[in-house]
Amino acid sequence: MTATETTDRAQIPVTVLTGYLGAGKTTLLNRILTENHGQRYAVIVNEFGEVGIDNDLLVESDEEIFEMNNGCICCTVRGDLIRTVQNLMKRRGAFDAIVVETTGVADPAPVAQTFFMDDDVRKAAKLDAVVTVVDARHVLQRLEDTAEAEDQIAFADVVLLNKTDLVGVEELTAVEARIRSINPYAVLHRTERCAIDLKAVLDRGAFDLDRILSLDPHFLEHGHHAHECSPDCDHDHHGHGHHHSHDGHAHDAPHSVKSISLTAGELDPQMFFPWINQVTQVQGPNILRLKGILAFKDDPQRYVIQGVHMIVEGDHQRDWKTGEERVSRLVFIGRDLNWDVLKQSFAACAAG
Ligand SMILES: Nc1nc2c(ncn2[C@@H]2O[C@H](COP(=O)(O)OP(=O)(O)OP(=O)(O)O)[C@@H](O)[C@H]2O)c(=O)[nH]1
Repeated sequence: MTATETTDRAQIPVTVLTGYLGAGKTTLLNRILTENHGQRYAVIVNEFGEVGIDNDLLVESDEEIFEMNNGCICCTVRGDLIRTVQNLMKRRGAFDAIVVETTGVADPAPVAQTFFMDDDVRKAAKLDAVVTVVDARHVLQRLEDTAEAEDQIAFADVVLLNKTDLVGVEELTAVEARIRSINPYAVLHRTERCAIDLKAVLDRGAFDLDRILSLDPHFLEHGHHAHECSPDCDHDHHGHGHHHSHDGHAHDAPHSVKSISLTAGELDPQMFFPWINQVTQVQGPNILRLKGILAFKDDPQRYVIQGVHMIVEGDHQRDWKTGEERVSRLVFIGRDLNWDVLKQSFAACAAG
C-alpha cells in the first residue's frame, strides 16, 4: 500500500448537498438519515433565517446534527465549518461520513473550498461529491433571476432533478436540456421526493478538482471568493464590489432576498389557513420559501407547513413533548415582501 492510499482511507468522505431554496435538500437528507445503508453520518446544516427551523424539520435519528445558523455559509466557511469539522474529527470513530447541507441561496464553492484550503480539514476529510437538488418546476425561473442556481448546477457532480411530478414530460425534457447546457458532466437522475438509491448519491468518489479548476481557475487560492458577503463577516474581502446589510429582523442575501421570522403562541386554525392561502396566492411569486412549525390551539401535535411560491403543503409532525413550549414559528424567504403587514396579519391568527 502506498502512502497516498493510506491517507485516502484515513480521510472521511464529505458529501456537500446543495440546491436552491425549497428544491428538496432536507427531503434527501431525511432519506439519508433514515434509510438502512449501514453507514453512520454526521450532518452539518447551515440555515438561512433567524429561527432554527430546518433542524426541526429533520426526522429524529441517532445521527449527529450540527446547525450553523449565523447566516450565509460563505461568511462562516473558514470559521464555523472548519471548527465544526475539527470538532467532529475528535470523535471520528463515531461516524463514517459527513454530509454538509448548504443554505439554499449559497454558492457551493466556498464550502467545497474548505475541504482543500484548511490543512487540518484536508488531512481528515475528503470531498466526495457535490450533490445538487433541482426543483424541476421552478428552476428555469430561478436561472433567470439568480446566479446561485446556476453556480449550484455548474458545481454538481450529481444532479437530482426533483419534483418531476409537478411538470409535464416536455417541460422536464426542456429543463434537463438546460441543466445539461450548464453542466454536461454531472450524473443526472430524475426524482420525485428525492427517491433514489442512496448509492447514487453517497460515497461516489466523484468530486473532480480538475473540472472545477477549469470552471474556476482561482478555486484553490486563499482569499478568493466569488460571493457577496455581509460587512460583518470575518473573511478576507479582496475584490469585493458588493455588500448586503443586516437590519435586525431581516437578513439580506444576494439579489435582495430577505428572510423574516415570525413567532406567536398558539394559533387559531380557522384564522391561520385562510390567511396563509391568501398570502401565498397574492404574494406567491415573491415567496421563494416559507416554512413553519405551528402550535394550533387544542391540537396535541406540532403542525409543519412548507411552501415554495404558491405551492404549500402541511402536515402534523409529532406530539408536542411534555414541557416543550407551544410556540408557532414561521419563516418567509423572499423578495419585496411587506414585513410589517405579514407580522401584523400573522399575529392576528393567534388563538383568543
Ligand atoms: N410535489 C413535490 N414536492 C416535493 C418534492 N420533493 C420535495 N417536495 C416538497 O417541497 C418542499 C421543500 O422541500 P425541502 O426538502 O424542505 O427543500 P429544501 O431544499 O431543504 O428547502 P430549503 O432548506 O428551504 O432550501 C417540501 O414541502 C417538500 O415536501 C417532490 O418531488 N414533489
